[in-house]
Amino acid sequence: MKIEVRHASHPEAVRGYDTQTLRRHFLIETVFAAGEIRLTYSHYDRMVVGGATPLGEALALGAPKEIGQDSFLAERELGVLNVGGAGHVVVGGTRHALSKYDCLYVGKGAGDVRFESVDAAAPAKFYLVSTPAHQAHPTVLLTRDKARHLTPGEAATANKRSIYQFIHPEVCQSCQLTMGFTMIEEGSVWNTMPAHTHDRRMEAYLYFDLDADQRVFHFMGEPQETRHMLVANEQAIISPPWSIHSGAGTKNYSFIWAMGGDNKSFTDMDHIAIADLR
Ligand SMILES: O=C(O)C(=O)C[C@H](O)C(=O)CO
Ligand SMILES: [Zn+2]
Repeated sequence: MKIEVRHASHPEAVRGYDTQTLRRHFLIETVFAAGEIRLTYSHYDRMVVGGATPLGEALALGAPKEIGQDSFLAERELGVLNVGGAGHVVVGGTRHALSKYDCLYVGKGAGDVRFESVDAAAPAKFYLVSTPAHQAHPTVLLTRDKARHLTPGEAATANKRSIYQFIHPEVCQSCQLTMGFTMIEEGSVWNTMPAHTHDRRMEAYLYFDLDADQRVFHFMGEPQETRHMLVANEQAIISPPWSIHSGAGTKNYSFIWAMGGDNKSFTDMDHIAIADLR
């Protein structure tokens, strides 16, 4: 298991970052490595983002020094969303079957976590997001049909999409973690435009279901100092609380969003009029 620490950047410093520096701080190029667990520990809200890609053998979620505890879930909660083949997540000895697009909420203190693929030739790809937690909530399997489903956007503005909310106060209890995914319809390319910030919560995105030769232009930065990063399939971005987070694909795609911070209110956003972006 590998873990990489990313420190927080001040918005004034980010104004001067070149392309490589932006990518080094905010892009996670390899989330899923065959037969491995890879984690990134962000100092924004101490969110841990990563991927578990089990092949023939189960992968155990360890507790590296960065976590500061004897077990990963001692003072943390975890969201797992499968973007690959069928698999199982074993939590404290209980097996949960996750197909593609299914989500598992794992509460603080739930025990050891292990990841397994049903077929090593079509491995599960478990996307992981974890935030600090100080209360134990039950572990819940959330299949796609259990999600709260919204359909915002219009074809005329190329942002017709489905939002599936899994770890959300109306669906499942959590301490601070919220998580779900958004699927852009064919012919649409934009997510989260008009853009917003929420200085109360940081956010991470995993872009997926994007053709290998296509890219998403991910927009970030202060609303009047925007920057972009070119993002490929199954790459993730860390969005600081003060930053917009919006993307336009060269084709349609999906992405998993996850947030941690002072509230779990999905609609608590400070919108920026398109004409005010710079
Ligand atoms: O398509 C969207 O719009 C989103 O999915 C919005 C993100 O989830 C978000 O930024 C929530 O704060
Ligand atoms: Zn947001």
